[in-house]
Amino acid sequence: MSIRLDNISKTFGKFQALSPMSLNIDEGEMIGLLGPSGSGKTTLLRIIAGLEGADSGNIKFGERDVTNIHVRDRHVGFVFQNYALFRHMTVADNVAFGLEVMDSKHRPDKAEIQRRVRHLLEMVQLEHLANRFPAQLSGGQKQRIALARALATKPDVLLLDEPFGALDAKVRKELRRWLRGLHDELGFTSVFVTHDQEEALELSDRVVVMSNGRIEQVDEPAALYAQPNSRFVFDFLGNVNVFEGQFEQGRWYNDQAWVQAPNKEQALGSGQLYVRSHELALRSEPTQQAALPLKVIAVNPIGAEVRVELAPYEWQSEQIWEADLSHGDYHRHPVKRGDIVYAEPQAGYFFRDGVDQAPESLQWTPVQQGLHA
Ligand SMILES: Nc1ncnc2c1ncn2[C@@H]1O[C@H](COP(=O)(O)OP(=O)(O)OP(=O)(O)O)[C@@H](O)[C@H]1O
Repeated sequence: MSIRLDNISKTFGKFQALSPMSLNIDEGEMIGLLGPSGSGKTTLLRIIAGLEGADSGNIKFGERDVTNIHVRDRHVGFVFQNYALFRHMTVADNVAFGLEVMDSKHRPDKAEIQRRVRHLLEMVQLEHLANRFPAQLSGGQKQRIALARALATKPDVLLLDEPFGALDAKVRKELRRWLRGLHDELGFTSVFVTHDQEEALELSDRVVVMSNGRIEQVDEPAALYAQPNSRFVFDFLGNVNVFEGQFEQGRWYNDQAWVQAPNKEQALGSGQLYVRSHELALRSEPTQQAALPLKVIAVNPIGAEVRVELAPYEWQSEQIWEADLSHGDYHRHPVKRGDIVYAEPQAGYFFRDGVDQAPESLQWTPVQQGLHA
């Protein structure tokens, strides 16, 4: 079922929780609403569900205008962070609940309910726990049951509010994969809320980044990561270094440090250069394109890349810098704590002073030069 939000807004008293926004979600898509606390994610989800009314705009599910349709009749399934299972009911009864309370016209008969519950429990791989009570389950198991319960009525749309927020990192990862598999297999449309960048990028077909009740950017994960279009999205996704410089004669200066602008034709000025941690090479000497001295303060080799943490040396930056090196590069030219190295941006994004959106994309011609730190 596709979802179309047109000009939706919401205030609580005088507080504008959502500024007018529009969003189209395709049938079968999985959408992640990503943003910091208070950005309006849950409010938007609740409006889609019909748990909250919007002040303006309208909502369509497929061709059906559901703006004024009660939550009960929207045919959505929900999963919340805190499981919300009924404590006094067994797992099987919890899963059956949505079917049992259907009006008699639509309610399947007892045998059919039992069959469906069995099937759902098989699907979430917990059929052996059918007679347990929620208190006898782990967090991950509870959340699978909550999902089975939400899917029991075969909703067209599944809405999930921080579904894995209360689980530890490993279980979270497993459940994420499993949810994605289920989504693809059953073909419903899903919208989930998270404030975890990794979760949003890993799970979603498209990510909706929100801040202060506004949509900042909507994109596929790879495009979002490669081309954040605002300072907010850069900062929120992380893994970015910011060089603040005064522009003079084709270079940005910051005390002793400088970076050469890649293209003389580009009309640039003073501002901030954003360089992602994997788009930064480390050299033993300044090059023609940059002199950014940094002192190595930590080296973390765990993971797909080696992460090097760096403190600006004889120039000012508000943050610690990070460079991600391939293990191959690192082993060819190892660095250790206390070394002074020179960072060389390979690609970057430039925000002029006072400009928050649509940065200029910069690309430096690769210079053949190894690191001899
Ligand atoms: N019923 C309400 N009455 C008054 N203010 C509310 C109400 N619900 C939400 N808000 C406010 O609206 C803003 C958005 O809240 P919302 O829960 O949508 O944010 P969120 O992005 O989901 O945050 P979190 O990640 O912390 O859950 C917040 O500032 C919140 O305090």
